Amino acid sequence: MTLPARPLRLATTDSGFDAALAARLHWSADTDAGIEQAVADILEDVRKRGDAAVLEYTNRFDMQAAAMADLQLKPSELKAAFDGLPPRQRAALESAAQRVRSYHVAQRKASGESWSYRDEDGTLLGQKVTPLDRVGIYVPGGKAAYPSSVLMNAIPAHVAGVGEIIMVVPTPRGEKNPLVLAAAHVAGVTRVFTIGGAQAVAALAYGTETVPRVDKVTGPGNAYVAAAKRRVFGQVGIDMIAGPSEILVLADGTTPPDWVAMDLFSQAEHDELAQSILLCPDANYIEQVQAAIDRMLGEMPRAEIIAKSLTGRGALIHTRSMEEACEISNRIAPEHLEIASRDPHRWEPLLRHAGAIFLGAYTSESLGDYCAGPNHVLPTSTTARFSSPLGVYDFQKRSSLIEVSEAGAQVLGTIAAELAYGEGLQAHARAAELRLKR
Ligand SMILES: NC(=O)c1ccc[n+]([C@@H]2O[C@H](COP(=O)([O-])OP(=O)(O)OC[C@H]3O[C@@H](n4cnc5c(N)ncnc54)[C@H](O)[C@@H]3O)[C@@H](O)[C@H]2O)c1
Ligand SMILES: N[C@H](CO)Cc1c[nH]c[nH+]1
Ligand SMILES: [Zn+2]
Repeated sequence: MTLPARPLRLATTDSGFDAALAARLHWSADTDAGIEQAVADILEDVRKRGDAAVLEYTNRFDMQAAAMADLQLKPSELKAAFDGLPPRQRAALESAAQRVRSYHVAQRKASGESWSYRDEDGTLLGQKVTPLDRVGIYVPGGKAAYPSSVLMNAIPAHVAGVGEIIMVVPTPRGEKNPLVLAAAHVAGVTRVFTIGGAQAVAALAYGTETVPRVDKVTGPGNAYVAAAKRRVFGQVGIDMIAGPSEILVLADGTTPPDWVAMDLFSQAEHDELAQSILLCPDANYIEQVQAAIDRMLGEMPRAEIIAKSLTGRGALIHTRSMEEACEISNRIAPEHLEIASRDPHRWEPLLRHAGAIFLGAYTSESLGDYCAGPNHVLPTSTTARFSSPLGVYDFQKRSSLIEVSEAGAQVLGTIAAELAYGEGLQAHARAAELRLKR
């Protein structure tokens, strides 16, 4: 018997609206001291004992393996998985990969190239963009398999020109998902290890006898993975700490209610802690969406998860206007924001904070999860206020370039020496002055 799905009903005219909304949004991964301690212990153990510790934790949490060699996949195995896919699945995977690649190539052209200019005296100033040497991509695999996450992590790394892409993915009970292996083949992953959780993040961050140490770890995962990434940051780079999935639908009442209800389901089905919110100025439309939820829930194989997510964390919010709905959406800064409106471009300029914005009734968020092109690894838990989707730029770094001409040294030397004396740093001042013409 599936529980009913009853998202919290709020109206912005309610006296306690702000507090009720804040309470519904509250989510924090670092409140679980048990997970924090377990992860700290696992990291320390892998750092000290390397392969032996990784093997032990893999046997405890995921699958039986006798040696680390059993936890590495050969390139021929990845290719065989690709060749063995049913033709329609293979075609879908290739089309999705192609679209994700094109998008990220455009992204590199727009913001990922080196640049420089010269002052009138010939001094050159610029920025050199270089790819990371070696990255680790975490592909979640505990409760579900995510071939799309292989593409979303590996393709931007590949487009950035990363030398080696090391993928980790847990395979519970040793069951390998052929689509995940095939995606690694299509996306150009260098090596794959079937390990997961905090032990996989530790192996990538510290290196073991078998797993090479990487420069950065990217990709989503559960609370153990998130806690491990937070702790290894500094030793290696990380992309972000991604929390449970979120969708916010801003509806003016012109999109069929079934479409909106299913879009709310689409993120709720990821996780009991996922968050689905509807903002709408039309009370009657909100009733129609609730009716669609009640009608369609029973058809969903993951109805239990959806019901828990919608009842525990979801909300249907009646606003005074679409303008007010946009203002509240900015406060929430959701991972995914759908503008379910006949006139999406009227509202888009009012929206400042969101991981990804989906415009118009036909732009289902789920298309973005798989194949529209943009990345599906996005900031969650209001962090879209200050962070961006995973992209080519996460796999690159920048070095400043400075070449001062003889004429430039006369101008800059005088300025630098003056400021250096002001700071009491004589060697700095003298280094600048030695290059001045007497
Ligand atoms: N933001 C995104 O782009 C995106 C994409 C896909 C999935 N996700 C999210 O990623 C998450 C994936 O979680 P998952 O659990 O399915 O897979 P996962 O791979 O993140 O975690 C599985 C690992 O957790 C570890 N683990 C489990 N129980 C443990 C315990 N008691 N002690 C220590 N370690 C333990 C195990 O080592 C196991 O390998 C979900 O929340 C999903 O919604 C996000
Ligand atoms: N919606 C997830 C990110 O929040 C990504 C995903 C993968 N597969 C399906 N969905
Ligand atoms: Zn999704």
